[in-house]
Amino acid sequence: MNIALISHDALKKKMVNFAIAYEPLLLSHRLYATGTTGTMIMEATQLEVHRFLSGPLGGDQQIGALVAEQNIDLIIFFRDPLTSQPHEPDILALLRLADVHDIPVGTNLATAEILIRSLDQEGFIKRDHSQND
Ligand SMILES: O=C(CO)COP(=O)(O)O
Repeated sequence: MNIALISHDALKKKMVNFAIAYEPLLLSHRLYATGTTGTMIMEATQLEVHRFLSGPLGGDQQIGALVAEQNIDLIIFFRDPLTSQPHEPDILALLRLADVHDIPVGTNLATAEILIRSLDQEGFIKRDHSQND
């Protein structure tokens, strides 16, 4: 599956710990991330992450484009609910597209854990990437 990993600064440590904890599971998936989040995950794990621009520079929008093309199956996005972001419109646009295309989004650790553990279970919607590989 194609999984997008994104985190705001205050939650990057949480994202790195999440990636470390679920590294064995994440290893068998294709990972995408915004710039800084992806770099920190790659530094802390053996995971290969396709990194886009940093969020404030357009990374959320780049991932949004993948969502629009139905190339993302799951988004783990640890949003900071306590700090306003200069690129808030980009963030909302990404979440809107996820709803448009019915893509599961985990915006906190508790939800992310439920989603990631359900990946291998029957019933998790697998999208057909064959046309885009
Ligand atoms: O700002 C972000 C998501 O909105 C994350 O971007 P970085 O991973 O580059 O910090």
